[in-house]
Formats: sequence, structure tokens, C-alpha cells
Amino acid sequence: MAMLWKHVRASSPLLKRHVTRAHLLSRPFTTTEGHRPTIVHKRSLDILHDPWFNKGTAFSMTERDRLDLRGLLPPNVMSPDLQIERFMVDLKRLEVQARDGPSDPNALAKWRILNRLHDRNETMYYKVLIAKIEEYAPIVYTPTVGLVCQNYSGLFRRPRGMYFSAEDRGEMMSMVYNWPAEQVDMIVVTDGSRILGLGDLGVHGIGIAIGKLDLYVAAAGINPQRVLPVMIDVGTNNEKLLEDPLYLGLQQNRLDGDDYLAVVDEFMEAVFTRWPNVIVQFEDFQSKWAFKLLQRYRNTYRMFNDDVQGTAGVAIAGLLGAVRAQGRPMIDFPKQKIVVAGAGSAGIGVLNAARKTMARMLGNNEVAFESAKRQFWLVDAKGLITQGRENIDPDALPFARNLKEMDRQGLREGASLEEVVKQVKPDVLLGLSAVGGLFSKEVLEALKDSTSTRPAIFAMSNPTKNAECTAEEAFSILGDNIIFASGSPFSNVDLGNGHIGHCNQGNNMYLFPGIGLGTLLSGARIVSDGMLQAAAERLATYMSEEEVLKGIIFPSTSRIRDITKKVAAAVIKEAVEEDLAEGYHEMNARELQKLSEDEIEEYLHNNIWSPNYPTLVYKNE
Ligand SMILES: NC(=O)C1=CN([C@@H]2O[C@H](COP(=O)(O)OP(=O)(O)OC[C@H]3O[C@@H](n4cnc5c(N)ncnc54)[C@H](O)[C@@H]3O)[C@@H](O)[C@H]2O)C=CC1
Ligand SMILES: CC(=O)C(=O)O
Ligand SMILES: [Mg+2]
Repeated sequence: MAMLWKHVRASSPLLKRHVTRAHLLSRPFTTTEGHRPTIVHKRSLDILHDPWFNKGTAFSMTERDRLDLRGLLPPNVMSPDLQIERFMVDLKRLEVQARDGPSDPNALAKWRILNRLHDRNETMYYKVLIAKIEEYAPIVYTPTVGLVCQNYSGLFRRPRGMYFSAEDRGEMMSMVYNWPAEQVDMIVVTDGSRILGLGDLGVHGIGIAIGKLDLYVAAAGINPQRVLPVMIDVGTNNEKLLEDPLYLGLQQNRLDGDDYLAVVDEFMEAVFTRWPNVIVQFEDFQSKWAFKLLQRYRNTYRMFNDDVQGTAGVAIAGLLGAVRAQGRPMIDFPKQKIVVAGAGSAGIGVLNAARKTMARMLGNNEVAFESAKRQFWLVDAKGLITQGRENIDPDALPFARNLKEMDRQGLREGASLEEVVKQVKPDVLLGLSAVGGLFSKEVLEALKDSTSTRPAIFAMSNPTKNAECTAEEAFSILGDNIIFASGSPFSNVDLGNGHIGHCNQGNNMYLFPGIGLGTLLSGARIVSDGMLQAAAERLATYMSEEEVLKGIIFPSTSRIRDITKKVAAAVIKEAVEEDLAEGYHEMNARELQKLSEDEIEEYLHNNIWSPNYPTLVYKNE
């Protein structure tokens, strides 16, 4: 974020007056929209160079006069729509020879064009993104964001977000005031240690935090002036980066143990001191720290881990959708046999949530919880995990299979994925391994013997090249009577017999924006398990019976604003029911409790940011 913004403030003073409930519902709290003007303390070129306020050729003549802009822009005043049309001509030129979206060879060039727009005019950038989210989510988010992080030292132009490094110990509490915004609603923080399935990308991983926050703005309508991408740079263990003279981060090995914790603790204290109501989303931390940090902070701060908790919710929704797609009721979920490849933060997060969901359906008692774990077979880099595994990871231990039981199934410690699929004949094969092609021809062939009437394949690893299999591979080997979902988007597959294999995108993008928005507008003290469960259940019931039977278990990204609102409403309701909601701005806890479901929707509708240019008025500071 350009430092020249530092002394600029958008102020929209809240009028002190008696506030009625109807007024609370109807009045947007976000600053830059609606009819009230936005006060700015700069003029002339400074405005044009400020992406928060710049409108480019859309400045009206009166505004040009008022802000000393006359003569600094070409004379033709353009409507926002025409402005976008002109921008699109440039962007579309690249698509002439493009293949399908996800494997688009021009994806990086498109990202550059969009990023330049982001740098000069945020309102227009988000207008484009929201209008064409299906087309540009794969550019600003997975898969292209992975490529961006891998090439970040060359792509880096203007800084965006904040960097807290191991060198900043003792300074973070004051550094946090260098950020120009008085209010920050959402932080996405990473330490760059496991970016998508691409491993340790060090400081270049900030691209993932930027991409996730783009979705917060586009899907959840969080005001872009109140989001903050953060990189915690504790070094990197990536040998290439350690030796690369162009690397932008600290060239030292990652801090570990208490030294590492001290840096993250200091960061959390600093941001919550300046912005006590902020929500912090942890993103792409290596599994080793993902669980520990979640346990360390989740009962004290408003935070959640997207890879552990967001992914779990999306997977639960997808797994329940797969049951419905077999023409069975969701309550049959505890009968599903599920093989999971990948025992990292994402895989274990999914398993814990799936086990709890099954246990709830089976009576919600200790016996149900114990028996539910028998539905899962967990395979990692060393094969099937059993109680015979040496130095077993404590997070995987609850899912380690009993050796005698496995013997009866013809399996052993370390059995290969193919062997496991052959013996178990699972209903679901779910990959969160980060290994592209792991669901090989042999593994998919073995799945043909599944006892399910409609087996499901979730190749959830990102970006596209890390997907466990492609849609084409799954449908060509198993035919169209399957459910297919992937973390990064694939195009539907034409099976040549008049049948189309439907591709779902199974990505935490369907939940994290709604979890964040619901937490923000409820003012929940923490992000509880109940709130996460409510979010997942809302996503699970979003698709109609007819869609699910066609194999469509997740909405298309073009519906992301709608699903996000529904998820946020479910989160608010749950936060109120659990007595965690402390309210947001003028909507206090008591008022929140009185809202009906319709009123919650209205409250949400009125408090989400839309990309419209506000009228700007200059005032001396
Ligand atoms: N679709 C989505 O919404 C999400 C997808 N992911 C993806 O999940 C992947 C994994 O993420 P994490 O769990 O955090 O990573 P991680 O690195 O902690 O875990 C990877 C796991 O895969 C296992 N593995 C490696 N090779 C294997 C093999 N040949 N067979 C079976 N297992 C193998 C490892 O032993 C490890 O347990 C990443 O690609 C990430 O992009 C993560 C979060 C959300
Ligand atoms: C989607 C996501 O959060 C990941 O692949 O890590
Ligand atoms: Mg992630």
C-alpha cells in the first residue's frame, strides 16, 4: 500500500441522535457509499495517485473543479460502465489465444493488468471483480495467485499490506500505527510457510493474503479500506530463496519454538491493541504451527484458521452433498466410507469435523464419537496410518487404524493409497495431500469397485497442478456417475455421449468470507465451533435437490455474494444464540437479539460495501 496514503483519512462523522431499530436496519454503516459525501484532505495529483479515492476519468466536472483536478485528466467524463468497457478492451485482448480459464497461458499477464488497476483505482478494480467473479477469481485467487507468489520478486511494484519480521521484535506495537486506516475489520495473515500446495515461499506468500482479502471485498462486501494483508516474516527454509539475491524477505532459516511464538504473540497483541474488534484469519501456516496457534489464540482473540476450520466446513458441506447426490438423506452420512489422502492441517481439520458431524447424527455421545472414527482411512506420505506407526503425529493419532482390524481388511501399516482404495471400496476419496496426480490411473481404476452407487472424488489440493487428479481423468476413467470437486476450478467435461461431467469447486472460499462477515456484524467475541458448524450447515443446504442430483454440490462462484450473505446470517444467528454477540457499531447486543431472520438479512444487506464512487469533498485538515 503506497505510503503516500498515510495522511489521508476518509471521515464520515456519525450523527449523534436517537437511533431507532428501523433506523439501525436501514442505515449503512460503511463509510464510502450511500449519498453522504466522503471528506478528503488532499487534492489534485495526490487524489489521482490514491487508489482509495481515485475515480480516473469518472470524476465529474464539478468534482474536478472542487478538487483542483481540472486539466489533469482528459476532458471526456466517462461513466463508470464506460470506464470498465475501456479497461476490458485491454484485458480481453489477451484472451484471443487463451484456452480455458484455469490453464490460461495469459493468466499472469491478466493478473498484472488487474493489479495495476488495483493500484490506481480500488473502486473500479472491485467493480470489475464483482461483476466478473467467475472469470477473475481464478486470476486473483487460486490457481494464478500461486504463480504470482512464486514470481513475487519480479512482480512486486507497490507494497500492499504490512510486513512484521523477526527483526521487528519489540517494535510491533508502534509499527502497527504506520498503517493509514483508523479502522481495520479483517486481517489475513500468513507466515508463508505452506502457500497452497507450493511449500515454503517465505515473504512472497503475502500474495495469498492479498488474494483472500480480495474475496472478502468481492464476496462479503468488506470495505476495502478496512482490510489488511499481513506477512509475518520469520525467515524461510526454502534453500532457493535463501540463496536468491532477488528474494524480498529475511534470508535466514525460520525461527522455531519459543522464538517463533514470541513474534506471532507480539503481532497479535499489537493488532488487537490498535483495532480491538478486528478479525484475524490465519492462512497457509505449515501444519506444525497451524493447530498450535489456533489452540493458543482461539479463546482469547477473534481469529480462526481458514485451512483447518474453513476447509473442514466446506468439505463437510461437500460430503453431505455427495450423500444427497446418491439420492439418500444426509442422515446417512455416518455410513459413508471415506479415504483421506493427506494428514496435514487441512486433512486433519476435515477428519475432525467429519467425525464430529457423524457423531452428532448418531446420538451425540461418547459411543457415537468412538464408532464414527471407523469410517475413515487416513493415508499420508508413508501410506496408511495405523497404530503401528512410529512417531505418529499426535493430531493424526485419533485416526490411526487398529492393526488387527486392518489385518482383517487385508491392509497393513503403510499400505499404499491404491491398496487402501482396493480393499476399502470407499464412497469418498478425498485428497488434501498437495501431490499433483496422486489419484493415478490405478487408484481411479480401483475406485470403480466402490460400494457406493455414486462415488465421490474430492481433489482438493491447490493450485491446479497440485490437484490429486484432473476432472478429465476422473470422468474418463469412472464415467459420469460420480461426484467431482476440486480445490481450483476445472471446466466441465464433455463425455461425448451427450453427457456432461459437472465440476464443482470445493474451496474454502465458500465459507471464509461469510464466517468473517458474520463475526464482524455480530461482534462475536470469538469464533466458536458452533458458528463454524452453522456456516457449514448453511452451505450444505444451499443447493437444491434438483441441482444435487445433477452432481452440482457447490454453487458456482457467480453466486458467491449470495451464499456468503446466507452463511454470514447463519453465523450471526448462532453467535446470538450462544450469547457471544456483542454487537457492531450502533447495533448493540440487545438489538441484535431482537432481529428476525429477515431482519438479519436486511441488516447484512445494508452493511456490505458496494463498489460505487462516493462524492468527494475537500476539507483542510
Ligand atoms: N480446497 C481447499 O479449500 C483447500 C485446499 N488445501 C490444500 O490442501 C493441501 C494440503 O494442505 P496442508 O494440509 O496444510 O498441507 P501439509 O503439507 O501440512 O499436508 C500434506 C499432507 O499430505 C501428505 N502427503 C504427502 N505426500 C503424500 C502421498 N504421496 N500420499 C498421501 N499423502 C501424502 C503429507 O504426509 C501430509 O500429511 C494443499 O495443496 C492446499 O492447497 C488446503 C486448504 C483448503
Ligand atoms: C484454498 C486454500 O486455502 C489453500 O489451498 O490453502
Ligand atoms: Mg489456505
